Amino acid sequence: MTPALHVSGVSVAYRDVTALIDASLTLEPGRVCGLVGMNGSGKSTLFKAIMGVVRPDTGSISIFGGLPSKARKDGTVSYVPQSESVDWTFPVSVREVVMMGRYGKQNWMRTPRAVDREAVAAAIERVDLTELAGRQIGQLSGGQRKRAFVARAIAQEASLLLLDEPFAGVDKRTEATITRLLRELTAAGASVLVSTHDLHALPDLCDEAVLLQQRVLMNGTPQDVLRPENLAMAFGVDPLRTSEAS
Ligand SMILES: Nc1ncnc2c1ncn2[C@@H]1O[C@H](COP(=O)(O)OP(=O)(O)OP(=O)(O)O)[C@@H](O)[C@H]1O
Repeated sequence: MTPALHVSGVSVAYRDVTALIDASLTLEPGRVCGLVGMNGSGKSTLFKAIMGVVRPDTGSISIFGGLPSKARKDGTVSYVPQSESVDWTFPVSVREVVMMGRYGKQNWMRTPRAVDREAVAAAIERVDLTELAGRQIGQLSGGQRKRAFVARAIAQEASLLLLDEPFAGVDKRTEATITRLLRELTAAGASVLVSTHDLHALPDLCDEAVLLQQRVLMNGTPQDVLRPENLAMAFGVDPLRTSEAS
């Protein structure tokens, strides 16, 4: 089977900062993979390398066996960036943000067709934002903004979803909604790479997980990754114990 995503030996440096060293991972179709690591361990850099925002110094990346640039252009891959990297003053409504997910399916004039409008309305409904669809994106709460971007990925009908910390700053209900939606999308065949700091949620969220610290330290089941010795390898301490103790 052709993997949804294949990252092979990718290294990225920003001038004098080394962000990724020889990182490799393979994601099979229909799977959710959790990306876990400390602040600055290279998670966002990996997403950016896959999305062509940063150029790897070494290595290669393929999406369903093809070039990432093609997958980006035809909408095969969808990216939900970290909130901090989005310009929330941009004068677009929730509906328009979600419609952006349809660009790859439209003609060069980007004229929405009935099928696009229906897909957008259905995606907004699935994340429970119908009443806020006409609101400027910056006038939403943090959790609502995340849901709007997940709706964009749903409207796009992407086969590979990349989500950079979709649970940061969201309440338990939104977290459960996003987790359920990701599960529904993978049950329908999509593949998901999702970074998170919420280690407790890993077993419910994903089928496999990757521990990153510039390098891929390990790639296994969520239970493997959550073993104290493996967490200590990535975090220096066992963060589950630390948070339980506090
Ligand atoms: N544009 C940039 N210029 C220089 N260094 C950068 C840049 N972006 C990231 N870095 C550095 O690269 C390393 C990896 O950063 P990255 O954002 O990929 O980490 P992360 O795992 O996503 O962190 P977090 O959990 O805090 O979001 C860090 O040392 C960071 O300071």
